[in-house]
Amino acid sequence: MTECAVILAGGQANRMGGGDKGRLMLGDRSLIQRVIDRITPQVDAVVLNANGDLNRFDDLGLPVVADSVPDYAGPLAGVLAGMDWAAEQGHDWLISVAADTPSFPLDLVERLSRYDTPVVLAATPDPERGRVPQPTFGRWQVSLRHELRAALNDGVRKIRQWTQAQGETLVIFDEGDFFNINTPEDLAWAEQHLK
Ligand SMILES: Nc1nc2c(ncn2[C@@H]2O[C@H](COP(=O)(O)OP(=O)(O)OP(=O)(O)O)[C@@H](O)[C@H]2O)c(=O)[nH]1
Repeated sequence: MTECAVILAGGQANRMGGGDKGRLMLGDRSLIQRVIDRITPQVDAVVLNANGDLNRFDDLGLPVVADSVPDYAGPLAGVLAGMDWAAEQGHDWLISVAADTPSFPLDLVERLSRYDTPVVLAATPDPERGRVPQPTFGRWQVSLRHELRAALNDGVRKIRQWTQAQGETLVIFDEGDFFNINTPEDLAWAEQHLK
């Protein structure tokens, strides 16, 4: 059983003022380089998902795939692009991670892989809201790609609208494990607090 990972970098970064959020520097490395460094030891292969001119990522040395669903359909479209690549390469499972989340757990894949439901998503505890899903971090059975394509073609955009219908499992990590960078203020906070 082989497992690969897709790094989701296909968004528009509106709250950051546009551009490639993953290229922002945090300490000595860009956000996306941090994500690559964290996920690579955990899986057999890594693919990057982005939109626009894909050549701009040549320096990262990874295969790059674009969304096949037009008009920025959201992270689910990136998961589908990752699943299609995984299927071509003969992988059975896909791990998804977000390019704007530089310090996710080093045992992410091992913990998500303890469950055998077709979709397993990360979540974090919250004193007020209980479990908060982190739906860009998940483990997806690649054979679900046909159903996911149909759902996206039907206009489904919210990750959990689809994953709940697939019988998802939520795996609870620690508060703060998936701190993500959306705004210049988030980046400033990370510069102060993340090692
Ligand atoms: N493939 C793909 N990924 C997306 C899309 N929109 C967001 N993402 C990814 O999903 C993750 C979470 O994205 P958000 O922070 O919600 O969106 P964003 O575009 O990065 O930023 P905002 O425009 O400020 O919301 C990031 O890894 C994004 O790159 C999309 O349309 N396609």
